[in-house]
Formats: sequence, C-alpha cells, structure tokens
Amino acid sequence: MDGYAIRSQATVTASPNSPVMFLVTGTIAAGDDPCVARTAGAHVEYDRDGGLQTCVEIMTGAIFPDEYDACVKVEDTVPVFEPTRRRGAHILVTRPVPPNANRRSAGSDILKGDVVVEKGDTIQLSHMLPLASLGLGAIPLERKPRVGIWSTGNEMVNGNGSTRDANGPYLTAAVRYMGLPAHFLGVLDDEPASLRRHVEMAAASGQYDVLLTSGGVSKGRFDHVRAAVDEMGGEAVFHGLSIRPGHPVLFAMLPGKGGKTAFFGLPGNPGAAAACFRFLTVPYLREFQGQARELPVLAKLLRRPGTSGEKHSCSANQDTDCFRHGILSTSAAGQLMVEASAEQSPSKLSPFKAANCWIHFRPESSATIPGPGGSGLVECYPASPTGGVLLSPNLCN
Ligand SMILES: Nc1nc2c(c(=O)[nH]1)N[C@H]1C(S)=C(S)[C@@H](COP(=O)(O)OP(=O)(O)OC[C@H]3O[C@@H](n4cnc5c(N)ncnc54)[C@H](O)[C@@H]3O)O[C@H]1N2
Ligand code: MOO
Repeated sequence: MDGYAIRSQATVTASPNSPVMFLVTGTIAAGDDPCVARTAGAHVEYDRDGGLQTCVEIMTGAIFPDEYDACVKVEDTVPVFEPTRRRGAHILVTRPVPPNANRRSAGSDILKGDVVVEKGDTIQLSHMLPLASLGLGAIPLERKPRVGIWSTGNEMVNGNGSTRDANGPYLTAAVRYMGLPAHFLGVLDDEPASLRRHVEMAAASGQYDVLLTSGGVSKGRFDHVRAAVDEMGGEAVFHGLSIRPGHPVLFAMLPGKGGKTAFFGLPGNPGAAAACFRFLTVPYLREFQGQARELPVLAKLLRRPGTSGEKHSCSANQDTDCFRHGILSTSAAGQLMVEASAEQSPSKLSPFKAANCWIHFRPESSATIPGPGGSGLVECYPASPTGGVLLSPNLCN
C-alpha cells in the first residue's frame, strides 16, 4: 500500500482525540534498496534508530524495512507540515494500526516445494501469471500430436467435381482449435492405388501422429479407404460402430516411421464426420497428450431430436449411442437446459451455425424421458473441442 511504514506498537493508544505523531525520515519506492531512503534531493540511509515514532514513506511493492512491521495507508494519516514528502515532515495517526497491516511477506504466494504445474498438465492461460512470477523463461513441454488431413471423393470441387469440400476445412480448423498442428493434405480421388500411396507415404514420413480422411468408408463401389489401409499393412481396430451418425467409421493403426500412426477414416457425410471427430478423434488426441477424460455437463432436455420425424430421434435402436447437436443455455433460475436442433440429418450443415453443443444420448436414455431414472437430464459437450494449449515452450514468445 502507498503509505508509511511504522512500528505498530507506537499506535496502540492512537485516537482522533489523542493522535500519535511520526517523523518521516524518507521515502522508499518499489525497486529501491530498503535500507536507503529518498529524501528531497538525494538517496541517504534513513534514520533507522530514530525511535518509536519515526516512519518512512513507502510505496506499494517496495521492500519493507526490517525495523517496521506495519503500513498505515496515506489516506488514513493527517499531514502536519506540508509537504510531507520531505525528511523532517510529520504525520498524525488517529487509530491503532495492527501488526502486519497492509504488508505482504515475500514468498507467501508460492512456497518452496509447492507444485505449480503437475506433470501431464496442459499449459493454459491460467498458468501464465504464477509461472512468469517465478522467473521462468521457458518450460519443457511434450510434443503435440501432429495431424494430417485429407478429404476424399471424385465429386469434390477441387478434384473438378461439383461438391464443395466441407470436411477438410472443418477438420483442419477443429484440430487447430485444440491448439494442435494440423496440415490439410488435399483431396484424394476414389482410386485405391492413389489413396494407398498418399496415406502410406504420410505414415512412413514420420511427420504425423494421427492421419484423418473423410469419405469412402461405407459400402459403396467407390469406398476404397479400408482396402487401402489393409493393403499397406494397417491393422483395423474397428470398422463400424453402433453409433449415429457415423456408424461406418474406421479406426486403424498404420505402420510408420518410428512406430505406428493412428488413422481415422471418418464418414463422408459432414455431420457424421464432425460427430466422429468430436467423440472418437478428440478423446484420442486428448489421451495422446495425457489429458484427463472430458466430462459432460448435465442439462435438462427441452426438445428431443427428430420430433418432426422419427429418422433422427434415437428411439429406434436400444443399443446405439446417438450424438445430436443442440443449443445449451441457462434458465433464469440457473438450470442448464438443452434443446436438440430440429434438423439432424448428417448432410444438413446450416444447424451447425447455431448449435453450441453435442448431446450424447446413451442407449439407456432412449426411453420417453431420458437420463438416469427418467430425470430428463442428458450429457452435453461443447461443440468446439477446446484445448487452449500454448504451442511454444517459451513463455515470452
Ligand atoms: N449401403 C450402405 N450405404 C451407406 C451406409 C450403409 O451403412 N450402407 N451408410 C451411410 C452412412 S451412415 C454414411 S455417413 C455414408 C458414409 O459413407 P462414406 O464414408 O463412404 O462417404 P461417401 O460415400 O464418400 O460420402 C457420403 C456423402 O458425403 C459427401 N462428402 C464426402 N466428403 C465430403 C466432404 N469433404 N465435404 C462435403 N461433403 C462430403 C459425399 O459427397 C456424399 O454425399 O454412407 C452411407 N451409405
Ligand atoms: O453416418 Mo451417416 O451420416 O449416419 O448417415
């Protein structure tokens, strides 16, 4: 605090009728040597033995001189002779000042041995103030998973087709949104040898930890992604899951330089690619970085998906996990509420603009009133996978 460093003991009897007068012997500013005080024109050693009723004017952040134990704020003092900022001026204190008032001990924030960042923590903005205050210029970080992304399909505009590539820009942005390096590697034709060559070369290069394609994983005559993975010696971990949307999704491990490379063959329908990325790829990328499993928030379901028709309602299949986008909000009473988007077709993209969350309907929540025991509560995850990680180990760049 800006004020005067005093000996609190001298103020025990202070009152408005009987103030205690202090002689100001100098001024100490933040950054000054606490033994040397500024006076009108010079820096001199202040009168350290001047007795109980001497004081030093002190500024916020200045190192407290040893012989004083409390600071009285400047606005709680009465100047006797103006100007006060001069050796020989006096102030009056009209109330007792407790020991240690307005004084902080050095090192009381982070003690020796305190853990500021746990091993495996993700460095976020919240860490920066404590880390920087410790004088750390740089900290060791684990390498981030590097992600390579292709779109597939002869129908894509880039391959002279008529469909605009929605998945490539979306998936690239989503990976970067997590604070991870992502390279969009282009659009691949529905041609087995070309698919194989590109994916095999990227895995062999050792430049990527995770590779993603979208499209070409279903049952069509031109869906060649699985065959390409098999032919390059990849091991399919699963191809097809009991989820909606995205049931044709493929996950495989590819042989690569210095170990295996994870491969997600996401379905082509953009809504399905987005759901599979959010619920399969994001957890993989988090696990890769040693991050804890993401936990959902529970919200009261205001509108079930597919109320306009049964197609995307989740009620058809009791053993299927359904992922539906929706809008999460808070009621006036503070209750989290979620409304599933009315349109849930995985090929319709306009609802993504308003949706701010994904709702996970577990198989058991397919009953008329979802949630444990029919509570009406459903699990929601933010639509955008947050990572917020700092990419540079250098805290100042
Ligand atoms: N006989 C069956 N047919 C289909 C099944 C099935 O189980 N049996 N599943 C359907 C489901 S569910 C999905 S999802 C799709 C996924 O199939 P693919 O991964 O093979 O995707 P494609 O056929 O290549 O494309 C589907 C659709 O999405 C469009 N697409 C693809 N990539 C993009 C992109 N990057 N940007 C925008 N749009 C994209 C593509 O043009 C197609 O319209 O299979 C069903 N069929
Ligand atoms: O995965 Mo597909 O887009 O559910 O229909």
